Amino acid sequence: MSDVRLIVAGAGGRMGRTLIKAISEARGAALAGAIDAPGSPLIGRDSGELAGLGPNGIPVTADLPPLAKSADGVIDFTIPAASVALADQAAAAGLFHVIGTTGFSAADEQAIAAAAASVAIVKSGNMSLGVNLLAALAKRVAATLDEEFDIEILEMHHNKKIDAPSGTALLLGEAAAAGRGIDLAARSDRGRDGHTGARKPGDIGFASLRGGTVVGEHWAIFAGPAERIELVHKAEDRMIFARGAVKAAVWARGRAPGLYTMMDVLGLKDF
Ligand SMILES: NC(=O)C1=CN([C@@H]2O[C@H](COP(=O)(O)OP(=O)(O)OC[C@H]3O[C@@H](n4cnc5c(N)ncnc54)[C@H](OP(=O)(O)O)[C@@H]3O)[C@@H](O)[C@H]2O)C=CC1
Ligand SMILES: O=C(O)C1=N[C@H](C(=O)O)C[C@H](O)C1
Repeated sequence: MSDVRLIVAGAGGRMGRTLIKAISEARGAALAGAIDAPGSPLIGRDSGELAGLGPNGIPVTADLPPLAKSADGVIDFTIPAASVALADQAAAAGLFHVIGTTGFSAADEQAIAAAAASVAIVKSGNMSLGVNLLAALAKRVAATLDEEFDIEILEMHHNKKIDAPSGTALLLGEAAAAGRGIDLAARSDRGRDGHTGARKPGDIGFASLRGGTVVGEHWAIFAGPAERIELVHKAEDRMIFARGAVKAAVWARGRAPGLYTMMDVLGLKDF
């Protein structure tokens, strides 16, 4: 089969540069375009050079539509407003869309779900195998333990991260809520500060730490009477997310329209 042809959105960012490298190393995938924010000083730069690979002849541009004819899909690690706009443009052009961006509002989520009516979209707050396996485990543990065990999700990231809680923390919270059979939106406790009162039984708590160059660390903690279970994932290199995203792109080619997650890609849905 021919290589799946990919446009990287957010090409100048931490993940974008890692993705260009991951695509260059992947079998079955090829870079078809690189885009970044309109007005970025990186527009016109060679994307291979930005990724530290040497020139690849693919310049960073600002618009998706002119690249669409020579591509099969888009891998997008940008910001929520850009991902929502790209979802519309990718759907109009018939391109599948792999979305790694985090920090979406409810309205953004609806707009992306609407775009998934006409193309395949794979969206996940974390594209790594390890975190998705951790989420499957968190769901099982939550299903096994009752409300005597308080569930807390803790995350730590680098000091440039702009959203909290992280997409992964929310993904783990959703998994635990699904295991316990509760609605996360109604039962999450975020941003404790001041005289909070005692913890409400059954809530799922979130806490975020920021500092240094931490790639991404997550804990799902089940704290019960006189014992505690902690499920932990520590990312050491952004390449784990990039390789997962490329795997999602290969999986998405030719897939029916719909909104999918990495659990679908990795076959962990019924774990
Ligand atoms: N799902 C997962 O596995 C992972 C998800 N992430 C998420 O991915 C996102 C990006 O992270 P990271 O790479 O660290 O962030 P960066 O800030 O390093 O990169 C984001 C890039 O997107 C660019 N951008 C902004 N607006 C547009 C636009 N309209 N069109 C195209 N590009 C645009 C930015 O350009 P400029 O700087 O010029 O504004 C920047 O180059 C975050 O939401 C993060 O949480 C990160 C790692 C793993
Ligand atoms: O912004 C990041 O860096 C990361 N974002 C994702 C998230 O919000 O969970 C995934 C990873 O932890 C790194």
